[in-house]
Amino acid sequence: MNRILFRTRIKFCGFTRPGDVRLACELGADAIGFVFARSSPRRIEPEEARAMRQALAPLVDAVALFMDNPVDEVRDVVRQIRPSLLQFHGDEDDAFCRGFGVPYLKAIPMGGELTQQHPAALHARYPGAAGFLFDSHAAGSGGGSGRTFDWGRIPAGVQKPYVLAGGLTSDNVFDAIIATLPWAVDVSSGIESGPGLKDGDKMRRFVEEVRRADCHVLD
Ligand SMILES: O=C(O)c1ccccc1NCC(=O)[C@H](O)[C@H](O)COP(=O)(O)O
Repeated sequence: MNRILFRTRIKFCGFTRPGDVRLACELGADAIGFVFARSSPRRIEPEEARAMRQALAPLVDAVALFMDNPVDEVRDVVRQIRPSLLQFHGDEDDAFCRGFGVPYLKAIPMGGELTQQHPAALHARYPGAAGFLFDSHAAGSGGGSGRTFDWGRIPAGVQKPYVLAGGLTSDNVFDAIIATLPWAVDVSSGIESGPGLKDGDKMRRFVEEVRRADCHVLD
């Protein structure tokens, strides 16, 4: 979805401490991600997520992340956390993703071999998706690796909002936004001092660089 830049939304992902959630909201995050993928070092239990959900400021979205979790687990998180958006990183199909009555983002793996995605095929496979998240992991692997992918591989002509993820930091997010004009950017490792431990200075610098890109006049 090409557009003129106006305000790139910011999702900070993989929180494990309520204090970090509060700070992220104050610094200007639009959405906070909680990881329930079983393979993740940032995985939290629904009970922990509830405490962090309560730390969210008004008008900041809670996003719940999954990767091939059983249906009952997703249902339990939806019931306990009331996220405004779900994000699926695994092999889930459209029927599964929209079966919880909450809008969803489908993560599209852009690493590994089978990465050339045609927009028409994406829309046909996930007609119910609110948008797509292009991430650097390969199919079958988890995100949150801190690795980038070749942004030139994002398919042209995607008709839904898309989120750029994978290896973003305050050093590269300006260029990433100018190159891809995403609806939003998503970052985990690039704002951390260790897995799940967010760093206030890194979050602040990241937000500043996104705003700088939004003020940049496109050629
Ligand atoms: O963050 C994880 O540990 C994770 C594990 C399994 C599936 C998805 C996961 N994270 C997804 C995200 O949205 C990350 O923010 C995204 O992959 C970017 O991560 P990073 O490259 O560390 O900025």
